[in-house]
Amino acid sequence: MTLCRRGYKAYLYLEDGTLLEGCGFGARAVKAGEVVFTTAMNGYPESLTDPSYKGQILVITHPLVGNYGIPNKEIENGILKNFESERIQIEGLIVAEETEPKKWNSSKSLHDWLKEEGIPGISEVDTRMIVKRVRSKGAMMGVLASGYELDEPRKFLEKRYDEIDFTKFTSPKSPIIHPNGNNIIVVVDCGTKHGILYELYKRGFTIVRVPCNFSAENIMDYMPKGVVFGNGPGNPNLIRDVVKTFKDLTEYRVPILGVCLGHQVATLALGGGVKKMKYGHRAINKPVIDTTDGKCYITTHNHGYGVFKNDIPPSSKVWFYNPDDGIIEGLIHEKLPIITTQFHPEAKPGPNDVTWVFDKFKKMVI
Ligand SMILES: NC(=O)CC[C@H](N)C(=O)O
Repeated sequence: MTLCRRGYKAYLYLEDGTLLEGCGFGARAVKAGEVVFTTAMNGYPESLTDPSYKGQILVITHPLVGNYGIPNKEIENGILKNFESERIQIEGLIVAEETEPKKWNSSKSLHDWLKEEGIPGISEVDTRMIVKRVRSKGAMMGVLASGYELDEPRKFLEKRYDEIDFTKFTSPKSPIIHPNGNNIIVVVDCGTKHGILYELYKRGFTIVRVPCNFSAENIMDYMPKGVVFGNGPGNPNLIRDVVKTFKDLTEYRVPILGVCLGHQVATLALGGGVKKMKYGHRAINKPVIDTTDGKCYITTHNHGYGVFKNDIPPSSKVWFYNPDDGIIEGLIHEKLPIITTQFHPEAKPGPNDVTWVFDKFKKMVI
């Protein structure tokens, strides 16, 4: 291999025994996680800070990553406008080539950002080969060692991704309020992206973010006009208390919007099922069909679990589905004011074609 530009090597081990050597960047560190890939061509500052990636090592399939650097933090009413949370959430980053920024408003390079936040990166590896392996064998655990040799990688793989409740790392410990008028929306925050908060804030709501394990009674104490169950990391089947909260809230008939993990929690609470997909949907150009008018939208996805055709909860209609694999991408309850999307209507990154989902929710609420 040629000399590494940052002066150190990196190694990637996959649980099927694959061992790759590449160049290190970011922090010198060893991290384990589930290896997943996104085909998004841009939006790495948003993706890397998306709390739904907690516990995962991310492969970006776009060949050059870092060209436009990392922006300065912009904050409005406590909501981040160009990052999805306060820190990098991925465990490690895999790219074909990391580059120095060439943009007027970049504050730092991808390399410096990862280094500051203790996250290892590997470059100069064949990302296409890694993705083909994950696509054919299914999601795999992996170990990324940057600046270190990897002698006994298997000792880092004791716990499987699917068995860990990552929401305890991404959910706030106590409520956080973003004041903005009299109409309150409670967001059950298992690691909600700031893009979702911003879409609610823009529509004139005061947002109360509550810890993931808040009870329905405590949520209703805020007298919310509506409740949002946002995105979050890990296996939805492990967070039974959040599912119970959703179920209890249906007794109050309060309008509910579920997004991504929120869609999965709704499915479980309403009597349906959620299973692990072979390698998930992570992209900013996934098609979904709206069953109410037959329109196809191009949407942002980041999920490894999914609602399959046989697991649709009773009393719920399919609102959206993915025409590629039939995964259920949204539900509308037949009697209660509940709507859900598996995709991200706030995009971040991605196309803004479906932000109208928040307008629909606003109409249900006020
Ligand atoms: N973005 C999300 O909310 C992801 C939900 C869940 N952790 C999954 O991987 O399917």
